[in-house]
Amino acid sequence: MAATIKQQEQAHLDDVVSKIKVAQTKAQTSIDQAETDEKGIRDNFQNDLRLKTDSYAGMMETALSVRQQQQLLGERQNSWQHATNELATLKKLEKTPYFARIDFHEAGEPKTETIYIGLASFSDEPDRFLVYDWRAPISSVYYDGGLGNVTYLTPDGEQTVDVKLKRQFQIEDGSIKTVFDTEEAVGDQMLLDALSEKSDTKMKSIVTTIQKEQNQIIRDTKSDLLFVQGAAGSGKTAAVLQRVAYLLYRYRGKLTSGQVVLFSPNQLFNDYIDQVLPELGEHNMVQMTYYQYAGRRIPKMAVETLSERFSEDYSDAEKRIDTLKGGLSFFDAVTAYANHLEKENMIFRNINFKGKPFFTKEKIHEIYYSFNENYRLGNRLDGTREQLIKMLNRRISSEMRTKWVEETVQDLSKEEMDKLFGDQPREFDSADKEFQFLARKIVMQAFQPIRQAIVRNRFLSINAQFIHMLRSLPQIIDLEKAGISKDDWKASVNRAIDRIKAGKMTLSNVSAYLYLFDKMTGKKGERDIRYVFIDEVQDYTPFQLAFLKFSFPRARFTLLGDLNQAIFTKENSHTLLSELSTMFDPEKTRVVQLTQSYRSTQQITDFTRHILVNGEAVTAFDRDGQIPTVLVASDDHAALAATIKQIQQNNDDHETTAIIGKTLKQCRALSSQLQEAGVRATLIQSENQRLASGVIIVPSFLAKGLEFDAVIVWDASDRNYFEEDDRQLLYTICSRAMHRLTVIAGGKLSRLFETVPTDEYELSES
Ligand SMILES: Nc1ncnc2c1ncn2[C@@H]1O[C@H](COP(=O)(O)OP(=O)(O)OP(=O)(O)O)[C@@H](O)[C@H]1O
Repeated sequence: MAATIKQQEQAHLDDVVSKIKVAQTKAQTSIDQAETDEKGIRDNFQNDLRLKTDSYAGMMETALSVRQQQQLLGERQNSWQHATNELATLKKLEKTPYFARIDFHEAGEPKTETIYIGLASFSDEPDRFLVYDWRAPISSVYYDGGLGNVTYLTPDGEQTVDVKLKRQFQIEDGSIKTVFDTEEAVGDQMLLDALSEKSDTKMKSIVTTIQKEQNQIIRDTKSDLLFVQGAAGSGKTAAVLQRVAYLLYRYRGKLTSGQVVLFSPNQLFNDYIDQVLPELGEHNMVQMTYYQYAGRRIPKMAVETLSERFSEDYSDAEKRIDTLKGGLSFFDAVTAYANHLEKENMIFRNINFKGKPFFTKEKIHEIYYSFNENYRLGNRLDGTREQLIKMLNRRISSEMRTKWVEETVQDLSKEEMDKLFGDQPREFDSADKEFQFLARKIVMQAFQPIRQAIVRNRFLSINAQFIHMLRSLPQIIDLEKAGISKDDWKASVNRAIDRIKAGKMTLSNVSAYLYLFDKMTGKKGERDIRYVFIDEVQDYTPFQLAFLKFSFPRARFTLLGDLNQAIFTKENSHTLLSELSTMFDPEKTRVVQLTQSYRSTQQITDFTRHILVNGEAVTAFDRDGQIPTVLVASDDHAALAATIKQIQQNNDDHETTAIIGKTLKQCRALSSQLQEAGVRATLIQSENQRLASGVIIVPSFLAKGLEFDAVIVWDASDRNYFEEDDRQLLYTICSRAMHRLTVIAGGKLSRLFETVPTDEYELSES
């Protein structure tokens, strides 16, 4: 029986593939046609075109014919582009046209309908769809439920259908490998197959096995804030990339990939995920790290890097100040400070000309505060600029009479004079008129830098203003409540000043700096961006999030995180959710929790979950593997030997290994030790590096969001991990493993593992 189903389906598949091939030929013909047409237009044009520039009518004629040619070329270009995209999609479809079939009955319809679902839609005739895009409304039925009544959302509202059959296929190169019917949402077998695959240096799409809860995230179009809290490996990142593809499809023609921004934890991660959208036939969205976003806006300052931030040793007072600066109350304080600049304390700089003040800061101050109190910061600045430009223009005549101008005119060489005259007819009533003309030109040129200084707000001083703000903040914010003494605050302001003088800025200051600057200049953010995604949101401070919300005022936000993996913000992460809830309309906020972990085997998930004290709401996907191994070596030397042995074992078993160390320094040391021992391993030192295949050594803060077949936790000794603060970090490290986890310690094992039941790992000592 099964064989006949397979044969029937293969016959259907063959039929679809042959139609896809016909469509390919058609698309190819359109491409060829467009290319021939384009060549024709160009040739024709070259023969026809005589540049007629001797009369106005002739020039018009030439211009018109150039326009016409451009229009024709543009049209051909469009149809070429269209056909090329189509062909690319068809080529993909030819190999695997679809992965699922559903049969359903819609109330009131005479017949049961059958549809096939694939990466893109395909129709051989208008409205006759042989394959439905996985993002089409009806396809949702496949992901959302089993057999029986299933509801899905169409642009016109909810629809219910009675699902009679759900069939899944594994198709390779046009041939059906397996076919099975399922009563569940997405059959476990298919998912298990997908999850048992080897890790790769590039993430893959999960389109064939999207889970029901993930589908909710992917297809949400109502929320302004969609917050996804999900355990390690629960598919947050995977789901969100599918969501981008979904949104681009749902709003095609209105939304482009350039209007979607993804903030990711590091550049390495960007590299890891950059194939997913192209695989789904979409362009990549804009991807950046917060650090890049901030750094790009202040190119003259060196913003503290991720690795600097991570290795920085903060005193308790500094930690408290950092916490304060990350909070929403600090954001409010900066807002209040900026608003008070409407009344007083805006700091100005002279605009100089030939070494002397041209507009003094006092004058600018006077203008700035001359507008009535209804003027906001932005209008005030606009008004000031306008006024200054007017004054500059008025100064032209008087400047023309100065000695330096007179001398410059007299000393003009012939070439210089020609340049000043340009195309201008040189007919002047008198020598004086000619002088006036030249003098005006010279003054205008000389004033150009002043004009630029005005237009570019050079008379503001963001650095001085920022320092003034830091100094004034104790009057706005209750330092004592935050456990910060006046002296500690002063010391931190002085450190900030020293850093600014050296052209540097810490991450905790940079957001406030940028926000203040935007407020001062009346900037309202990038209105063109419609969707902002923030991955690993637990590593952001509420201040940063509030600033991003301010910076993308028209965007909807999707935040993904695992409050248990906070490696920078640590204890604050649990208040993040409540702080967030004050930033968005609760009516338009949706929190989704993902608790099923897909990345790791059951054994690894159980082990890692117990590292956390309060445990994480996570259930392992039922995938069997070895239990994790904990190797406690007598000393560092023995630990190295154990590591080498484990690497060899993993290599023999074809498991790609990542050795994850706590800090970059430790990773460097290990890398040279391995090198001396003749073991090949690539050290990943910076986020700008590529992930290599084979064994890699990577510091913890760069391993965020990534996954590997096998993970070796390097130096899990009690010397290295003993603070409660490190618990989440250790959890993050261990949860990177898919199939095999080895923890190696030289000397005593970290006390943080004491929470893991001993039957969840195999202990061996050497
Ligand atoms: N529905 C699914 N079908 C197949 N594979 C899935 C599915 N969901 C998740 N996965 C796989 O599980 C692994 C973990 O997913 P992902 O990296 O998105 O998790 P995450 O929640 O972002 O994890 P973390 O917070 O630990 O970085 C990936 O290999 C992903 O491809």
